[in-house]
Amino acid sequence: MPSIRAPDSKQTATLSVVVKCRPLTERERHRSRDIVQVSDDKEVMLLDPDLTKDYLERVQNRTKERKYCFDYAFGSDSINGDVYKKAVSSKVAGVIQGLNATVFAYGSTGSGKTYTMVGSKGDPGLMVLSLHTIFDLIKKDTSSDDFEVTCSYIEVYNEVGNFILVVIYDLLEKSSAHLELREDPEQGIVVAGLRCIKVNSADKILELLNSGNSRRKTESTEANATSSRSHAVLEIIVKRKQRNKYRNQVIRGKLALVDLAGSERASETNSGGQKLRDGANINRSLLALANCINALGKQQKKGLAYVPYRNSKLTRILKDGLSGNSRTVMIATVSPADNQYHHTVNTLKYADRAKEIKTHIQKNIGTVDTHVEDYQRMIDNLQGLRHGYVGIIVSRGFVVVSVGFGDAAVLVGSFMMGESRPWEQSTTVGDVVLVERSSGGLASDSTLQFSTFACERLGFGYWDKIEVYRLKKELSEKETQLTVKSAEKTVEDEPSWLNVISRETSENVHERINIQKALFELEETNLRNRIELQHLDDAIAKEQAVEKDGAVLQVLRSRRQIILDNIRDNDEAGANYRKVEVEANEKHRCQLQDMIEEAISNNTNKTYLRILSQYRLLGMANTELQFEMAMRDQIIHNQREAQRNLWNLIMGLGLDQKQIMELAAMQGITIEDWTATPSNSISHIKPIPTSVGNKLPSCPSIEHSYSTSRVFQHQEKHWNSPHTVCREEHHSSYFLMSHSHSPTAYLGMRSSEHWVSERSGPCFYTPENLPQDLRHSYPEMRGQSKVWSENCISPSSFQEDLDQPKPDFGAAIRLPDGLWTESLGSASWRYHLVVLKL
Ligand SMILES: Nc1ncnc2c1ncn2[C@@H]1O[C@H](COP(=O)(O)OP(=O)(O)OP(=O)(O)O)[C@@H](O)[C@H]1O
Repeated sequence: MPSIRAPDSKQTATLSVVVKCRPLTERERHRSRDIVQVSDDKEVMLLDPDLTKDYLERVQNRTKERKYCFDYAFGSDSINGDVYKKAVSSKVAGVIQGLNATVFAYGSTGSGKTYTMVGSKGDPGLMVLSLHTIFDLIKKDTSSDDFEVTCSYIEVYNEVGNFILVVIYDLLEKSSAHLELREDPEQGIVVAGLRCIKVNSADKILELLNSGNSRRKTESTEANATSSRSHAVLEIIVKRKQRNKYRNQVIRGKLALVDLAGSERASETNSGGQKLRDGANINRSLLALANCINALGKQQKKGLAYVPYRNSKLTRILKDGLSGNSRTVMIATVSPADNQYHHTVNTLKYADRAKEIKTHIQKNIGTVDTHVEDYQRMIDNLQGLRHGYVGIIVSRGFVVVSVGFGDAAVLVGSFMMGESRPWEQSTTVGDVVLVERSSGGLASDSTLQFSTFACERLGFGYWDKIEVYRLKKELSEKETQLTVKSAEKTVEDEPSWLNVISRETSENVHERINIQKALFELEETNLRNRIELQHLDDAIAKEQAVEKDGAVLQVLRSRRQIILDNIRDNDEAGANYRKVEVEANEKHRCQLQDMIEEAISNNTNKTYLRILSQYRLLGMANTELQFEMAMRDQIIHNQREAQRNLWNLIMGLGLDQKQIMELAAMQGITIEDWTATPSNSISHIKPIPTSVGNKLPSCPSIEHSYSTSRVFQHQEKHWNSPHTVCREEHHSSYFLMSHSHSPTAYLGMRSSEHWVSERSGPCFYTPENLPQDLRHSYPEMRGQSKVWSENCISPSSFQEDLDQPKPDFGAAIRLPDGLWTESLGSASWRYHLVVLKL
């Protein structure tokens, strides 16, 4: 039975900071002095490397000696197993309970990061030990739960071409393409196109890990013979499917293990050429990380300082681990050698600041609801389509969403409700996947298996995205043609030049989007700061009226100053983005454009370059769309937070259900279905739109209002049936299910306030048997009928279902302005079909 899940309360955790000092290497032993002393498993004493300092300098505190205290500190005689047991194992154990954990190693080149994370045969590293724990715990688990473990391994590397590109590679692919980062309001930052491999044993992952490590870019530098030139992130996802009385719950825990590249100064590594540039660029990512750590440390003390995650891909990937939903351990690795003093003190300073960082932990519980949420999101994403239609089929818990436009048909996504999506490994929610129509398409049985499909990523489903996709395809086709032609013409450089240009163009567009989002976030942060400032001013004015210079007033004033400082810092950061980042991006864009135009005027691959140019323009249009989406996601996020807080507040009052219902009724608020749900389920509270008035309706009504101008309303006709409403509130639309016992089908068209027409009774339409009045109203539908019947499901198979007993399930989809919906029920909820005309 679908039900609504209670928002799990978030717990705040502090980032756990561990320092690990490696032993002196054989080479160092002859020429360096050990200056790191660890005591009490917590304290680190860093001695002054300069032995020549006299007594006076030392007593006058001019010594460079430093002392720090951390959660744990391990000296040069410790092994990785010690670190794991004390500082990491408990966090890893939480992963199979649905909690996220991140472990990252931070330190200078040659300080022992890779040794700590990967280790050696005799001293296995944290990656290896964590994997063994996960599989051991799964083995020992006595519940009837099913587990699924998947892993991915990426590398973030700075590639230097005409411009510096930070690229992401899949280390589990033999020859990985560049992967892009995407943002999802539910999942956070995701790497699009990343392969997640299902694994059944730690050994299998270790095998993958080894092959991935062999693909990592390493170089020999003065500081380290096998210095990692890239950052590596191993992600293990454990899904636990719980079977209980009420529903299938899917708990999802994620473990991210990060081996960062070393920070070094070029002079010290004796690097030159590519290595030197690598070093400088690795440092840029690490600098961005250090800036985030600084800002996060500051934030805990001060309030809303902006955290510049967007300044690098690395920090965007690590965002969850740094402040989001994760129990995080930072392992700061240091060398004991005296000539490494500066690096060691820098690492220890950052580690010290990181102690202030707080994360907010929450179990990742997914249910049927979560998947409906995914489903809704897809629809939402598709609302930007200006032409065509969306078809959605639900069959015994299997949901398929498809889009038709022009003469193409696209499967947007598909998933089992309460189960993992079948092609989850190749897609993320909201992706548009292209399905080949050839052999079979959708089978008409209840499992709706696709016999063949080919996936192509398209982005988030906006029409412009589809256009970009089409152009991208054209581009790649052109590239293939050019490769052949160039071989004939022996113009060897051209295809690779074109490749580089198109890659850099795409990167430039993404960078622009990223900068705009950063600016938006900065404004959002300052908006909240200004609200607090307003409250503080009010409080100060009130307090001043009572007492002129009391302690409370002083506290308020000093808080006010902090907020003012934050506003100023954030404004400065915004100005810097506009001045430096936007300008650099624009300059880069102009350079690329000039290169393209020059090539066009030289008559080099005119068509290809025109397409590229057009792609760039569309990319800019996409920037706007993505920006709008980011804003919308932010609003959704804020609304959810507000709702969670309100609910917690209500529950904290200790009132019983009846009292809460009465209070809500007095305020004109309907609380949906509070019964028949497991203990951790809640109902949703929705204010009744003003047009309805403050009177509590006498029947279960479903209304929704939101902050934008769009307000949609749908009234369920079957008041008397026992409803369980499954609703995912969403900014612009939502999905609901009801367990009505009578056959239902809804058909509505939105007027200014309500759905004006509604039908009930057994009805099922395909474009072929669409009633005359509907055809008349929606002539465009007929135009799509061919695509419709070929790509969704054959009318005859639906008809078979219609001959069966009438449905016990009804559904409706709430849609934004101008869309219409028709939902169809049939036997035992075998199919539920919704057509959205866009
Ligand atoms: N605990 C340890 N015990 C023995 N040897 C160690 C230990 N830690 C590091 N080493 C050795 O120190 C050297 C440098 O270590 P490692 O490659 O792990 O450094 P790193 O911080 O990953 O460097 P980079 O950033 O350049 O990749 C290696 O030869 C490694 O075997």
